[in-house]
Amino acid sequence: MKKYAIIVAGGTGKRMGESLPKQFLKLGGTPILIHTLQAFNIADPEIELIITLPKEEIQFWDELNVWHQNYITHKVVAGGETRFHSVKNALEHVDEGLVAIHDGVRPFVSPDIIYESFKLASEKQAVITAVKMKDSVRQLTEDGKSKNIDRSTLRMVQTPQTFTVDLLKSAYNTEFKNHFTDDASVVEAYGKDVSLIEGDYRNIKITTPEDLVIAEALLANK
Ligand SMILES: Nc1ccn([C@@H]2O[C@H](COP(=O)(O)OP(=O)(O)OP(=O)(O)O)[C@@H](O)[C@H]2O)c(=O)n1
Ligand SMILES: C[C@](O)(CO)[C@H](O)COP(=O)(O)O
Repeated sequence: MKKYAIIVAGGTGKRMGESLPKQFLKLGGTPILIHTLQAFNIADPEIELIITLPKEEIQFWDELNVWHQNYITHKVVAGGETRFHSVKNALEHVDEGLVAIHDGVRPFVSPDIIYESFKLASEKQAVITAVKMKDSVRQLTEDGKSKNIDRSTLRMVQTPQTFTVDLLKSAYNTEFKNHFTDDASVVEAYGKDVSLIEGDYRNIKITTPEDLVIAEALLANK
């Protein structure tokens, strides 16, 4: 069965607060996005890789690949206004089989998770990666107070999120809604349940400046 990975890197990284989009910031001297591309290539070189990028950064990405001698074959697609729109654009370049969607800023995804995600998606159609909460959590209430939530009923969602191509294309054939923060939410709105596999606390999404410090430490201990 054909396998694709859409690596979404079409954002500008506002919460990181750098002028350079965070996917291009260096970890151990190499851009984050190249680490992520390598993770998929090492897990399974047969996976067809598609990267979404801000349109105005495509030439810079080409230059980065030359500079860092990155020869991993991949297709580049212009991203959209939100992550949802970027995935939607990339899905036009996918025809059949299975497709994993992965954040370009999650460079520490393991080969085991990638393998498991595709394997279970071939049986269950919709599989996402998630980890248990480590902290206590509270919900803000309308009276201005807050209440404790049983954390054993909650999961923190990661990527990859892997689906049959037919299902994901059908689910994305809709208008954007604000609660579409990941692919599972789009598939669920289409009426299909998602299955969960165990994620990895190392599979962090690099979002704010302190995540870069953690990422350097994770890289040093890889
Ligand atoms: N229009 C967009 C927005 C986001 N993404 C990608 O989706 C992933 C997860 O999004 P997030 O961490 O929120 O990235 P940004 O949108 O870049 O960050 P911010 O919200 O801080 O601006 C990132 O790899 C990001 O590049 C994308 O492909 N297209
Ligand atoms: C898809 C995701 O990585 C799941 O945690 C996340 O929802 C996308 O990023 P954002 O921080 O919600 O924009």
